[in-house]
Amino acid sequence: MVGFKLSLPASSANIGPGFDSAGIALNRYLTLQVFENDKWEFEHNSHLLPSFTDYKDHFIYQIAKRLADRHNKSLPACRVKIDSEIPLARGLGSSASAVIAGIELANQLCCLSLTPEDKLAFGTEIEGHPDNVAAVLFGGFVITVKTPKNEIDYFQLPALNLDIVVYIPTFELKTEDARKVLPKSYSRKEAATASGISNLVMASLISGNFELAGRMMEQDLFHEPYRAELIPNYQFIKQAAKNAGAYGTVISGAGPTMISIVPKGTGETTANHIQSLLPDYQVEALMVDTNGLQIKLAAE
Ligand SMILES: Nc1ncnc2c1ncn2[C@@H]1O[C@H](COP(=O)(O)OP(=O)(O)OP(=O)(O)O)[C@@H](O)[C@H]1O
Ligand SMILES: N[C@@H](CCO)C(=O)O
Repeated sequence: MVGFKLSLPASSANIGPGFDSAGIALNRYLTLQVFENDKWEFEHNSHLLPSFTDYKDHFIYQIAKRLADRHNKSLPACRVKIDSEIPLARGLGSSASAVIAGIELANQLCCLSLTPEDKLAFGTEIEGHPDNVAAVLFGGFVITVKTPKNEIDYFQLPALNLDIVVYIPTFELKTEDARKVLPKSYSRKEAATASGISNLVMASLISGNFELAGRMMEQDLFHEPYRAELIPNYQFIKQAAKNAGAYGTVISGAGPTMISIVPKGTGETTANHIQSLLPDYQVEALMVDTNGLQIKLAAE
């Protein structure tokens, strides 16, 4: 039977002060193989996926249904085989990949002809912020914002000559909980300094000044000072990564994973070294995914 396959990368949001705005796609994937069927069936082929009882409770189905309803279409029944390399609630964008999977499922099954911008807008509506969903859709390092006029703009940075290391702990931290510790507002002085730091991070990344980018990344004022206490080994990981030659280390998304940018070619060595210091963590050198959402034909 011929169907289609969706591949969606993991992502790391914020990169320090790019709070709710910057996201980078990473080479771990959520994949769905979708085939016509006489009833809805989901098959999970990874221990990283959440359990569910009825298809109507499945998060990805719910997103697809919501989008189909909005377009007054009915979703034809399918059998969906899902695999995942993205751990849940760790700050690696599992929910954004699932949201975009649901959106693309409805797009394909109901022939909605959505543009990338349509998918970004609906994904942002569900997630509440566009950073992870933009990275999942477009790949690479994407800066995006929903303006006061309710328009969503985005810019994809040129390829970065960097390696990435992630430090994934065994426990989960829900984004919802990690947002509760943040202030409701910032003073003008704080906001001006925080956005100045963010501007410097983005400009220095684009121009390849990674020492400056790393130094500024670590001085975020929007979320890191409030979330640090939720993340065991926060200072230890930063210092160990710095000692190993990392440019900068920050919380990945809402945490609890942390992420370093390191000189090209040093990712594996840094990861192996810090893995030996933190045996309970999964420390991995990852690559930037430059493709984003991929849709291909699938057969079984
Ligand atoms: N593949 C999936 N299938 C179904 N539900 C999922 C899937 N991936 C994520 N979810 C849902 O999203 C929740 C995790 O979302 P949450 O925003 O807390 O963390 P995250 O997206 O992994 O991290 P962050 O947003 O900080 O990068 C899971 O507990 C689950 O309810
Ligand atoms: N920008 C979001 C990413 C997690 O979804 C946050 O930091 O809360």
